[in-house]
Amino acid sequence: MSQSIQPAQEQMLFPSGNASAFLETSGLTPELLADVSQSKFVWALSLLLLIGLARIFVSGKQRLPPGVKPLPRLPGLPYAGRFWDIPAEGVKAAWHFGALHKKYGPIYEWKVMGTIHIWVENDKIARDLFVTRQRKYCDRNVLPAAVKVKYGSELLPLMGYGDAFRRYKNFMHMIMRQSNPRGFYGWPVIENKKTLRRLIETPEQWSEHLIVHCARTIASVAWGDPAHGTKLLTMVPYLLKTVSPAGPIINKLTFLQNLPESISPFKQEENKQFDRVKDAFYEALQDVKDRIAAGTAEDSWAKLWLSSESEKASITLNWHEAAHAIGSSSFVAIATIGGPLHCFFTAMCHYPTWQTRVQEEIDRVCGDRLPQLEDMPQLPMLRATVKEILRWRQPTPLGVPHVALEDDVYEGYFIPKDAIVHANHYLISREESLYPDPTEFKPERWIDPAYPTYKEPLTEFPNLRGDTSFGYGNRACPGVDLTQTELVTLLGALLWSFTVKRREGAEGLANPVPWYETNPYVITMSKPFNCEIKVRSEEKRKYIMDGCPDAGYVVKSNEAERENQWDIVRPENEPVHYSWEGLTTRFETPAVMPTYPPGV
Ligand code: HEM
Repeated sequence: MSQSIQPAQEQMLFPSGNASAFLETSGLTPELLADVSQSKFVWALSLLLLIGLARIFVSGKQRLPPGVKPLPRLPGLPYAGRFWDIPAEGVKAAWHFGALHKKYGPIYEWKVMGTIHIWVENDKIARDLFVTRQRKYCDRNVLPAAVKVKYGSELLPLMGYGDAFRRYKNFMHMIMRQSNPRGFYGWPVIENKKTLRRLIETPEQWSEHLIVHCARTIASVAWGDPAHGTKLLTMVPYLLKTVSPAGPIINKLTFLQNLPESISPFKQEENKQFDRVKDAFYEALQDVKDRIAAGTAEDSWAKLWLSSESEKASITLNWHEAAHAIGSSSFVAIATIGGPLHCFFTAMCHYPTWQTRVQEEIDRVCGDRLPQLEDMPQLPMLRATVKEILRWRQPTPLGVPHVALEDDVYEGYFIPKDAIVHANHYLISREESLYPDPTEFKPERWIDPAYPTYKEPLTEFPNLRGDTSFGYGNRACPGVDLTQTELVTLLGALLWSFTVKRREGAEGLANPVPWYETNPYVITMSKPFNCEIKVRSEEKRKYIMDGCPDAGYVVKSNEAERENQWDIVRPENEPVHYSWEGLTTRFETPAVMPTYPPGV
């Protein structure tokens, strides 16, 4: 190869004639020529650098239309911006950007590695941008560790805006509309009973039981069989970490995304994982098809798509798309709903008086049976508990960013196309004017006329519809009704069955209750901890045990029991508490209890 390059170089230096003759007559020595060519290289490199720098500085200076101001911008280096200022961990990022709002106002610009991020502090601005101007702010961003999520992976929550997105989203609304009035085919209530039984049998594994509950429930709703939940559980830790700054290092060192696939471990892993996602979703859909043919398919979203001709006709999804639309709307129902379920345990230990009050309401309305969906109009305190849990500990403290599809001017400030706009849900859920005493868990704020959030009639309000935790505009969460159904029925069942208490005395000292400790990912979950879960009476114990012979365990105890690639096997080093690869790492007693920024 070097032989073929050599003559070409010689030709360039000595365009014609004999080289040595030319050297002799010109007086140029080979050393001098080497110097010249080296300095040429240095000059070319310097020129490139200069052009690059000039572009950075020029692009840094936006040419704004007359009368339009740039947004307040955090100081940083040209292009690289504030690359050193990327906070890693879940809710801590919300505090970090919240502190900066105090200095830079309710909307400011934060540039890092050439990308403009815009941070929004309050509900009004979030609504003005994401709802009133939703068509301008409905794209998603590329994520370095998962470049496919925007285009090509078919995962609805992070899909770029366009025709495919609209069809997926319409499909999602259609299956929700059809299944919500039927209580999601009764699956959440069936799973509640199994979860109660697991909690009686092995209460110390409560956190694990909650995650299993979420997976079994959504797998049943999606494919009519809780067994498919293990597919979701196999994938969720990877997917959640991949889309979080606290995940793979490439999410912070974003320039690594320029590595070609042949040498990029991130791209190779991504391909492997997304092939697995596809296998899981295809397999589950095929299973429903086979069961329909055999006449044994239970009701589910997949069955609806495979057999319904009515609404489906207007939403044309092929097999691949339907498999991913159903699947990608299912894996998001695990950590999101798992978050409030974990928070329930934290809240009940910190606020035992409220637990007693809401139990009195449930006992009065339901007596000796579990609460049903039909009871909900008579259970405003239970609904207030659910609503306040979501406000108090936002499952997605920084929401999901919206990307500007075109240049915009808001209140005289310029927002450029491609800016990534973040609504800080954590701060929005703590706006003092709407939520007095915002750091306190106060479900009464939803049912007492003295509070600004009170709304009548109490048979209907509070509920989760329109709750800001679910985001804004045409990218808002389509899973609100399912979340409402799952949370009110399961928390109702838990409160009817058990009293959750912090440990007391010396045991209490050894097992403190976390306050705002969560996992570090974009969907946060209160850290699990050791507490007492006591069944409220022997009658209730009997009711639960007799009413549900199968507790629905899914985690296998060792590799020898594994039957397929989706089976979940308990890791040897986590014999009691399984943390799902760090999603639910336990709250370990710290040497000193942590302190929090003001207002937390
Ligand atoms: C506590 C429960 C949940 C919370 C707090 C939550 C929150 C969110 C948020 C903040 C967004 C982004 C909204 C935006 O961009 O403005 C979102 C999107 C989404 N959620 Fe949820 N979610 C929850 C449960 C669910 C469930 C149960 C499902 C499905 C069964 C679901 C499916 C989706 C989907 C498909 C999207 C993407 C929508 C789009 O990009 O257009 N979510 N969710």
